[in-house]
Amino acid sequence: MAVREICKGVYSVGVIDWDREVFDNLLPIPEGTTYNSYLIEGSEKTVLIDGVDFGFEEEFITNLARSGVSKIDYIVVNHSEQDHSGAIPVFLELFPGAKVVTSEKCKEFLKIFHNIPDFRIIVVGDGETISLGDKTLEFLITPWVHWPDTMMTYLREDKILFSCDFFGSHYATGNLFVDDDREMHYVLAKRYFAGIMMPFRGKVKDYLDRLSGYELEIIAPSHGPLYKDTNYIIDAYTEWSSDKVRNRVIIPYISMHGSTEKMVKYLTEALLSRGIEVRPFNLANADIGRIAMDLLDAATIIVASPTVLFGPHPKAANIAFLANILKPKARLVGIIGSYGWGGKTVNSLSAMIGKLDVEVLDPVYIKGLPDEEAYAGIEKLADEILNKHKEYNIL
Ligand SMILES: Cc1cc2nc3c(=O)[nH]c(=O)nc-3n(C[C@H](O)[C@H](O)[C@H](O)COP(=O)(O)O)c2cc1C
Repeated sequence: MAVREICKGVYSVGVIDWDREVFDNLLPIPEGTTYNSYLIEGSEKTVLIDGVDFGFEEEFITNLARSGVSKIDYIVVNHSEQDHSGAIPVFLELFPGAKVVTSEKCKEFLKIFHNIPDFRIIVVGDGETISLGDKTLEFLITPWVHWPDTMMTYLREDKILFSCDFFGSHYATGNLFVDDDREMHYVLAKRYFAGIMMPFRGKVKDYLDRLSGYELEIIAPSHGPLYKDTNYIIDAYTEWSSDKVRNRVIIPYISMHGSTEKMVKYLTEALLSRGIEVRPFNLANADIGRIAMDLLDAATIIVASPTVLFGPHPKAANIAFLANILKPKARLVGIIGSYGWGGKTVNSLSAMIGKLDVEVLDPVYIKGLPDEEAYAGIEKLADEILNKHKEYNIL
């Protein structure tokens, strides 16, 4: 990525990872990502905000060389995760006078991940500031979005918030700012929120409240493009972190020989005919990131699985486990599927989603191919979902 000026004395010096397809070996990122790093030149001190991932050291250092900077006093580390801190050891070697500025918790992690010695680290507390001469950095300690170490940095004079992963998106784009690609960006930012921030919705709300006390002209996250229209992403985060659910059912399903699939197809039709949005996801080849995104605001989740070796199909177990840790705001959960001779699929799946604060519907779990009685059971299930959605006032 070229060095680009954001405003006077503030530059983008990070890198674009056009080819990355999966993050954390867990969530697909269909549009790549960026690792954003920012250079701020004050009248007395020069600072770098965050670094880039392992493997991008050369591009990163080249950017710094191109920027013409000869001395960097501090590198602010908002979050120690390796996609931001991977290149920091190389940076510290090349800039021996630079000190890391970070939170107490982040310092702990920088030591265990990179063995950075104490004398290179300055710990800052919540609300503390550092003067760069004509510019001032204020630190906001904001843990748990999404690690215990996360913080944000506010550049007072230019009203720029370096929010790190908060407000991020996995979107490899040459545009420095979100531009006329907002529709595309919105989906990617929502996907990012669902996969990274959804389990911490309470903290997200707290920090949105806190940020409402700051004038924000630019938000500069650590992934994806920056925001000049800061309300756009703040409004989106406000909605995504709210308790509001949509009149929508998502049905992650898997079927080996077609019985469960027939039930899913029937349920899909039954719900559509009742005016309920439905999105079945065939787990054989489903994009887990896309499912996470839909989990964000669906009122109801129906997991559909046959019995395999006395329990749920592993692909269904995987999605139940994922939903349990991502903690979506769904209010209603159901289980449907087919078995041959016996097992504990319903019990096992129910236990896997035990952390979710939901009402659990009666399962429709049948032997073999669905028959008239099974379809009647699905009609009843669709009615129950309809009634609940009416109760929730979302129809
Ligand atoms: C590898 C395998 C293991 C199975 N294990 C069990 C089992 O432990 N208990 C059971 O009731 N049925 C078991 N079955 C039978 C299926 O659950 C049954 O055929 C079901 O109707 C399949 O649903 P589907 O057509 O949606 O795949 C197994 C089937 C397969 C292929």
